[in-house]
Amino acid sequence: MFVLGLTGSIGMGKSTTAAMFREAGVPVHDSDAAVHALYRGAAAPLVEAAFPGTLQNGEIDRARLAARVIHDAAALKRLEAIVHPLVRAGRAEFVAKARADGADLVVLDIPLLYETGCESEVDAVLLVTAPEEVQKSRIAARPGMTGAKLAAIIAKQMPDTEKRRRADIILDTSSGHAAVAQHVQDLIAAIRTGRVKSRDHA
Ligand SMILES: CC(C)(COP(=O)(O)OP(=O)(O)OC[C@H]1O[C@@H](n2cnc3c(N)ncnc32)[C@H](O)[C@@H]1O)[C@@H](O)C(=O)NCCC(=O)NCCS
Ligand SMILES: Nc1ncnc2c1ncn2[C@@H]1O[C@H](COP(=O)(O)OP(=O)(O)OP(=O)(O)O)[C@@H](O)[C@H]1O
Repeated sequence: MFVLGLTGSIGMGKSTTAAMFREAGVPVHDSDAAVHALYRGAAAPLVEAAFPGTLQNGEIDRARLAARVIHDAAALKRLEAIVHPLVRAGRAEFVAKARADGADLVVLDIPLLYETGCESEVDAVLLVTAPEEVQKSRIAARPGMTGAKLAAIIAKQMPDTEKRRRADIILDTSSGHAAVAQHVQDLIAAIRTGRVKSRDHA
């Protein structure tokens, strides 16, 4: 089974590209969605213990939590120490299940793939990217997003130029939905016919 990592900085088009793989029948694991689910379940009491007042009506309120961690590096580190191991375990379970089900290809959408050293979990990394102006205008359109919040998130992510240097496959999502969908189809075919090689995991 080929495990394709999908990553890219905020607003570069991970979720949109992941949806295209899903539509093609490829199982996709979404780490951001896994975090959000954990806040409605296993991680809720742990996060409330570390950040009292963030638990509201039985689940972690992400806006309240963001306000506590987004401009406080030490607090974000404490949150990541709670959340990342749980997300990683969930991903491993997802891969094991897909393997047992006989899947030939899965996609792991991991926003912080490089930042958290997850390269060894995947056979190849697909990086979605776009010019900075496109990235910024996409994110500015999101409700609740401010210039300060965006700058704080970008500062915590590895620069796109560095990700480009490391990635196995680069996909520019500013070329539009149809072109990206075609690239996704081509990539799936290339993986299935052995034309994309697994990186050495040394
Ligand atoms: C700070 C939180 C509460 C904000 O929630 P909110 O719903 O507003 O944002 P959302 O989760 O959709 O994330 C928005 C963007 O920021 C990125 N991002 C989230 N956490 C981080 C982080 N620790 N470092 C860098 N980028 C991050 C996401 O990948 C996404 O691109 C939330 O992002 C969070 O719990 N982050 C810590 C867990 C984490 O590291 N998640 C990243 C994927 S495992
Ligand atoms: N191929 C594409 N063509 C045109 N627009 C796109 C394309 N891919 C993404 N977009 C647009 O860019 C925006 C951000 O895309 P998306 O939500 O997929 O990014 P993301 O990388 O998952 O973001 P985040 O890191 O916040 O989760 C969306 O408004 C989406 O419609």
